[in-house]
Amino acid sequence: MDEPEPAGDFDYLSGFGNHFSSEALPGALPADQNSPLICPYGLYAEQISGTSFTTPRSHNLFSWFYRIKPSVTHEPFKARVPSNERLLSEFSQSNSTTNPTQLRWKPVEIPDSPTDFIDGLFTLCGSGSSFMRHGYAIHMYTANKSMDKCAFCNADGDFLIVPQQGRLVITTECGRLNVSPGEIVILPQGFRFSVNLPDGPSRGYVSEIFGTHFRIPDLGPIGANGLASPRDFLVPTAWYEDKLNPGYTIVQKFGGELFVAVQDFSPFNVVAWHGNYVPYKYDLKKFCPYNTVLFDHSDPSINTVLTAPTDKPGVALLDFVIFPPRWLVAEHTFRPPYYHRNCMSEFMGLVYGGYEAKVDGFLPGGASLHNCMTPHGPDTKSYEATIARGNDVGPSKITGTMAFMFESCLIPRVTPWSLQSPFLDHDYYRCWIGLKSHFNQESQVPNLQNNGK
Ligand SMILES: O=C(O)Cc1cc(O)ccc1O
Ligand SMILES: [Fe+2]
Repeated sequence: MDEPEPAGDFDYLSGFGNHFSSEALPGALPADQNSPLICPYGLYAEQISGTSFTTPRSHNLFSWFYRIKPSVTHEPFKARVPSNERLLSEFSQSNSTTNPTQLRWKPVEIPDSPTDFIDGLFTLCGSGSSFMRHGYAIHMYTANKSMDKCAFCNADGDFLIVPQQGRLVITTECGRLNVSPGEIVILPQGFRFSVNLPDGPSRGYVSEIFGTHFRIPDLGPIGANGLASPRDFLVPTAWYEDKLNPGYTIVQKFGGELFVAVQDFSPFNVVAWHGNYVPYKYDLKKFCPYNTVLFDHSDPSINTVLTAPTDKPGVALLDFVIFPPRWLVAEHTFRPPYYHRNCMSEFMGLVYGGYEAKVDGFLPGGASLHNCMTPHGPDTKSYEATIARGNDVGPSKITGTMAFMFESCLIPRVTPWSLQSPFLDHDYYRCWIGLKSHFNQESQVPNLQNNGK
């Protein structure tokens, strides 16, 4: 296990989509312009663009770094050996499979052999292509060792990381983030970052989006407040190391392949920065769910934390939705998720606790995929327990749980190693096989214990 990281060592700025600025030395940010002839302290100015230069201002993302040496100072990129063959950023018939079956995985074991965040990443499913700037990939990671003398840079897309076990201390060019299970972190396309594992063995989920960025959803009739609040998104503050570091490598994921470039200094050499293109974290406990209702069951979109849009209004490339602790209040209503088929595809994970639609088999660190139009819903035990409780249940509170869903309009293909995985639950379908017919054409009153009164 690595040295513990002091929790108090992290300072953050707060807000979503703000134009932030931060300096680790007073006066390091040029006062009146971005690109002075000579920058304060002899720093180099460097811009990172997260959207095209001409993207309308409302969605334009960019930041300026003032750094000791510019990113360009490195030897040529070479293919990384070993590569990571289990990482994909393009999904085609030749490398992945379509599969309409309900799929579920048990928690993948964390290896004993030394594995860092980069080598521990593996793709479960995805759609589209990083080259075409449209699509997404869903990965998981299992790791037990901090990244050593290297930084990762994802040229393909943005990472949304959901740690499930083990804290991540992530050093980025904007500063350092301390991310615990129950929190999420977004590392936008192109940022260099290094992942330390102060708690040792770690596991988590990652969604990667190509060609767009996450937003907090519009709230519509909910009003100005509710769900995720902009001020609860935390952005790091400038932090730098002025270290000669011969043999430091930048590992660049580019078109799903890994390349390395060697340089002789730490890339975390940004003394000051400003901009709205930033890494950030969010504590899911801060989310205020809005689904206490008079009757019936809200669609899960009511619990959207972040959404990555497509060009079609209301159609997400990827929604990040959570099922957090919350009050269930409703009359004559089946409270677990209804049975359904969805034109969107639903990938689910569980950070801790249990999920209301599955009595067993869906475990923290496990995952499920209910693909486009594939039927799913509560397992037999959840259904029967709900019916047995009947109509007279008062308000009840779901506690101690954090499940989530990545939901997309694009149909994911599944990777061969996920289908051949020893953690694939071949018996998943059985959880619904026991659902009995209660149909009685002689009686309109449902023939179910305590039901329909
Ligand atoms: O399938 C799931 O468990 C996720 C889900 C939850 C819910 O409350 C309603 C619809 C839905 O897809
Ligand atoms: Fe669903």
